[in-house]
Amino acid sequence: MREILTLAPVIPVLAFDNPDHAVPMARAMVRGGLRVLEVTLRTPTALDSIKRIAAEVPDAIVGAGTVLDGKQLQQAIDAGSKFLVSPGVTDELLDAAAKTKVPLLPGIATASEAMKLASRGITTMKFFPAEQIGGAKLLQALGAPLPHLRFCPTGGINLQNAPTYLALPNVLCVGGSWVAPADAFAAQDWARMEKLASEAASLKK
Ligand SMILES: O=C(O)C(=O)C[C@H](O)[C@H](O)COP(=O)(O)O
Repeated sequence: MREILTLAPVIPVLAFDNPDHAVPMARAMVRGGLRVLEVTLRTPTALDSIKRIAAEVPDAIVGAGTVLDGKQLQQAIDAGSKFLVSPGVTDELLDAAAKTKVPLLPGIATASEAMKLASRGITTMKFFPAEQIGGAKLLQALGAPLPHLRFCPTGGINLQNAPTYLALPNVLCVGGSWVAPADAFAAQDWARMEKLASEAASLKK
């Protein structure tokens, strides 16, 4: 998981209502410099969108977000996901993930949750929902007793507050939906999303 999270400073979190948008959107992100893409399973077309990106955009590394249980984990893998993201963690999810080589990025919000994952051998986690639970200050404080853990903060992050997270030694990259705003989707304005991606890609880790 760490290898994937060090490929770009930002992972776009994408929700597709129309699977026809998946390939042009993924191409816009890759042109902008963001190769690692998280497609959330929140919409019914998500698995189809992942399949299309995996088949048609070879430079993208597409993963599934909002993976909530073992069944979704398997469906996401079958669709071609190269990584899996969950907002939280359950034993069911960890057991299912232990049986596959596709890496899981489970979410945590507290020291106890992080320690539980570390006890299962997972040292790379999503920090969610980052801004709402205490932001970069909380993540920095968690880094003092847990310096061996690495995080991808997600939730409420944008171009303005991303640098504060990226400056922390325990942050590998950040995730966010700001590079894919709803109005740009509605207008199918891929050029605007490419520009948002390229601004995000130029953030320094
Ligand atoms: O869908 C998931 O698996 C999640 O965990 C939630 C997303 O990562 C956040 O909703 C993105 O946050 P925003 O950038 O604030 O929109």
